[in-house]
Amino acid sequence: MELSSDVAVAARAARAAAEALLPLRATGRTGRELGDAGDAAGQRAIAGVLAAERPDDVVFSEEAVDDPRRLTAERVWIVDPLDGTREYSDPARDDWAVHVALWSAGDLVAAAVALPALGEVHVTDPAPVPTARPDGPVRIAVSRTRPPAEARAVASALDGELVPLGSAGYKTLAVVRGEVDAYVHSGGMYQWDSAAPVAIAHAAGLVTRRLDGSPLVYNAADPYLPDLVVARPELADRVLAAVRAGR
Ligand SMILES: Nc1ncnc2c1ncn2[C@@H]1O[C@H](COP(=O)(O)O)[C@@H](OP(=O)(O)O)[C@H]1O
Ligand SMILES: [Mg+2]
Repeated sequence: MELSSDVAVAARAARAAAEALLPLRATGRTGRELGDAGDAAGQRAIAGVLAAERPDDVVFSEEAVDDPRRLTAERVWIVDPLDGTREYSDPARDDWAVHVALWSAGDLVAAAVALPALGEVHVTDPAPVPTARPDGPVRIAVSRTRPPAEARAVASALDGELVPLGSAGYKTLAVVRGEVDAYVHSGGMYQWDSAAPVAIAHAAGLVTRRLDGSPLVYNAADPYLPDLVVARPELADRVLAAVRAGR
């Protein structure tokens, strides 16, 4: 029997969660009840695939207790089974995602992000190819509920516009997919919110950084990783300079 690659495992786990999440939305549940059911179903689906296919690896998930073995492990899966729970809970919205990333020896080495409402699964290999930027103002994705002051500074410096969207994964993939040109977040977030989408954006040739320009570090002891920038490479210097100037 041929062994599957890590990226194929990531994609299967993300797809399993998507397949659990989509029908749940048609069961009549709404709001908080639907969000909670989605978090649990996504977690079950991903944990099942990883336990079957990578039983020796540690899993670090938003929806599971933090396992201290991850700090000495060689391989750690960083998972958010449902990113954008708020948007998932509104059946009219498409901006939610499933994140599965593999960290190994200091780096993110494979990842998949499902955008189930769009029927898409993106992976690090083969990496997506970003489309050309259309004419018009620079579009900067921000949280619908917590748009940061730094993003307003970037929009004003680049004569751009803010595009409110849910889910860190959806917003990061929106840069990859050409729906927006950059994503700016600050004020709070956790490693699982950005790991898989950042791995894909990086593989696609986009710039991914902390707001101070330093690298995003994963599997650090503290799950908190509160800010990030994802930008098309030709815009990244101007975006980071505008963040600095606005602080
Ligand atoms: N200030 C903050 N503190 C903690 N988590 C935050 C946050 N701002 C955003 N997030 C998390 O980041 C994800 C994307 O948020 P947003 O849609 O507002 O951009 C959401 O993940 P979950 O849906 O997995 O909880 C949300 O909870
Ligand atoms: Mg999340």
